[in-house]
This record gives sequence, C-alpha cells and structure tokens, in this order.
Amino acid sequence: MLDTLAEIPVLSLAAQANDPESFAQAFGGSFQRFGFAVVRDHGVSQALIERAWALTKAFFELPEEEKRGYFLPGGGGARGYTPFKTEIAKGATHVDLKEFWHIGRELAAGHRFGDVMAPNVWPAQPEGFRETFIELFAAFDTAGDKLLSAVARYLGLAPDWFDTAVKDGNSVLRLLHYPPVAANAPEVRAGAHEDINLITLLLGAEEAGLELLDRDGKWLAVKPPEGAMVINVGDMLQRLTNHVLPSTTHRVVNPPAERRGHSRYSMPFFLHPAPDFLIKTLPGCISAENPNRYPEPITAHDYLHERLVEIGLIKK
Ligand SMILES: O=C(O)CCC(=O)C(=O)O
Ligand SMILES: [Fe+2]
Repeated sequence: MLDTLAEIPVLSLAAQANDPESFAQAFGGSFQRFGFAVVRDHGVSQALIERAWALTKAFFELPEEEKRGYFLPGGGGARGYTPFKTEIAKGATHVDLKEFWHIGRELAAGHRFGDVMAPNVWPAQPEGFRETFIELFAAFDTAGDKLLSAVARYLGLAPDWFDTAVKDGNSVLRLLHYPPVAANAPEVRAGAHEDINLITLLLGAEEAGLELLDRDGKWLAVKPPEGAMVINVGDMLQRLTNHVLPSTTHRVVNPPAERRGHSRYSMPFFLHPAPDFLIKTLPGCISAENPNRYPEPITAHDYLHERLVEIGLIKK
C-alpha cells in the first residue's frame, strides 16, 4: 500500500463570502486535524505586505546599539525590541536564534485596558514604520474576525460569538528576524512550542523551516504557497474547546546548508481576546468521552501572565 503523506489543504478565505458554512467546515476540519490551516485570498493587501517586509528588513539592519535602545527590560517583551537569544521555549535547553519587534493595539487615552495593555513604542527609523504597522495590525484584525467566525460556526456557535471576546483584544504583531546560522549551529531557530493566544495568523512561512508535530509523532513541514497565510490554534482556543481544537506543537528548524547564509523573516499576529475575557470550557465541547479538563475558568490576562513567566519574558 502506498503511504500518503498528510498534507494541509490550501483554502480560500474569499470563498467564505459565498458559502460561509462550507468554508467553516473546511477551516474547522483542518484545525481539528492539524491544529493548522493554510489560507490564501486572505484579504490583506499584497502591497501593504510588501511595504511591511521592506520596513521589517530595514529595521533589523539598524546597528545593534540602536535597536537595543528600544529594548524594555522587565517589560515582558510585550512592546518594542527583544534582542537575539532572549526567548526560550518552555522546557527548552537552547535559546531561540531570533530577534523580534512587538506591536500591540493602539488604545485611546484612558481606555479601560490601558493599565494591562502597554502603549506602543515606535522606532525613529525607518520612515513610515508606525503608519504601516498600524494599518497591517488592522488588516490582521479583519482577517482574524473572519477566521474566528468560521471557528464559531464549526463549533456550532453563533457566527459572531467571538466578536465581543476579541473586541479591543490584547493581540500582538511580531516582526521576526532569524539571522543567518553557522554551518555547525546545534540549535534550532525557534524551539518546539505552542502559542499562548487564541489563534495565530502567520505571514512569511514560504521560507522553509516551519514544522508542526503531527499526531503520529512525526514533524511535518508547513509549506504554504507564496503569499498565503498559515493559521494555527493557540493554547487559549485549545483550552476553550476542551482540546477539540488542538494547539499543535511547532518549531522553526535551521535550513539546509545552502540557505544557512540567508536571513529568515516572518510576521505572526498573535490574536488575543480582551484581557477580561473568561476562558471557560464551551459546554458543547464537553462529553462523556471528553470530560471538562478545565473546571476552573481563568481570565485571558491571568493566563497570559502565567505563560510569559514560563518563557522567560517576565519575572514572577
Ligand atoms: O517564524 C515562524 O514561521 C513561526 C514563528 C512562531 O511560531 C512564533 O513566533 O510563535
Ligand atoms: Fe509559534
């Protein structure tokens, strides 16, 4: 018998407008099977994405000194710059081979979440950074809302179920740079981990390296077509759905020898609920075979805090 390799289907988000139910079944089915989905026609403009890549590259090319001026030690890495070799995956022995920049939601002065969602910091250069990433953040928000409405349908909830949960949510846009790696580097670019948030929307995974740990225990390379978005389930959605939708372990491995001299860039948007959203197991995801694994609900804010301590981004 031929051994067929598992493959993540490529879905079109544009198809949702005509047939939301079919899109929801396909998207939710991919989430349930892999914890991952690949979506093209996601509605984020290609011109905006290209501007964002150019600015990302220009920022990381700035002198180390200048970048470190935007590092906020003790700030939990929530905003601004986090230098190379700072973050460590939960339980890992090597630090990750990456530097990154975090952009959060712009809140109006005096907003009720202002005490738990830090204000953004912006670099003096490159020019246009702030405007572009505020625009990209909003585009990710829009795509995220559509994808979450599909998740809601798949779970048998009202299509707008997540709207209030994520309104003014604590989402983070991460600009990631993995510099070229040495031929003998023993580490991986990003150690095996699960994301903390509800869902992650990722651009840039065309450059090889991203792998998910499939249910048979084998690593499966994620290879989106050019410009497509990779979306994955985070721990908050796994917890909310009582593991019906799995937060799948993933990592970024070092490239083959011929690509080791190249940087890898990616842009994950970690879509978070509002800080006061209560992560309480959905009744429809509890059954005799799958009893409630989390009888104690927890707010999104408390859950995030626990997890950031674990990955070394904030002190207890
Ligand atoms: O760079 C990638 O492709 C994935 C990054 C990732 O998994 C993360 O930052 O959580
Ligand atoms: Fe991740």
